[in-house]
Amino acid sequence: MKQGSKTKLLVSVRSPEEAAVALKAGADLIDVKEPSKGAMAPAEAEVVAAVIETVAGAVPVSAALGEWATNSVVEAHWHLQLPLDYIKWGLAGYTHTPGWGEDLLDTRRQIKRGTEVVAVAYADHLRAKSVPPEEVAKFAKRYRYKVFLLDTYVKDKKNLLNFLDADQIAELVTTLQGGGVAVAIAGSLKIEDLKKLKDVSPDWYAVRGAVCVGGDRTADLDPTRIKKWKDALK
Ligand SMILES: O=C[C@H](O)COP(=O)(O)O
Repeated sequence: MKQGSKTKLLVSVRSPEEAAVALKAGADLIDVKEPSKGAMAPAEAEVVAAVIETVAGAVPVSAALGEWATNSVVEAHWHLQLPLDYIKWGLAGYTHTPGWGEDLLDTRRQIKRGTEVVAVAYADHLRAKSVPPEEVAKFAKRYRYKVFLLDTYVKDKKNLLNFLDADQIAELVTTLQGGGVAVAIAGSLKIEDLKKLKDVSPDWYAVRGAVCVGGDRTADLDPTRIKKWKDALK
């Protein structure tokens, strides 16, 4: 399937004001996090609640809950009370050892119906000291996760394409979608990267830096940039 035939746009926001901007500019999914604190850094639960109120069901809402740890469900207690469509923990520091994944499944069992846990893989898994993307993908398929997110852990000058090439990403996406898992692709992608990814057809591109003023993920959202992404995905 060619890029754009069904690919939607996820925009990460840090406040209800940004959520309103992203929605107006055409975002298909609003993701809440605190971009200045890392790839998967949570925003305060009050902020997430205010974003949900602003979005008011117009599109689905997801929230980043940090890097997974054994006490993650307790730590996220207030976030988990909220009517979120998707939640996600990164796997930085979670290594690929025999039996890995059991505790992730145990975490998933504790999440209320209606909120889906996203399987998150970092393309720069060596820098994140986490499980390689192809292993997270197998896990997501085997245990019927609804959504898989491919992102980068370290937000520096490198992006997704420094760690995986377009063919590898396409194969990952096709395999997952073939197994009934929807895929979001992120990792400091710029709009120009879509040319290299022309044969990749994820369910969402997930962006922050590329839709902020000056391409800086800690700056304000720029609605013109969001609209350009929407046009590019048409
Ligand atoms: O969920 C996706 C991330 O927020 C993407 O952020 P980024 O485009 O700055 O890498």
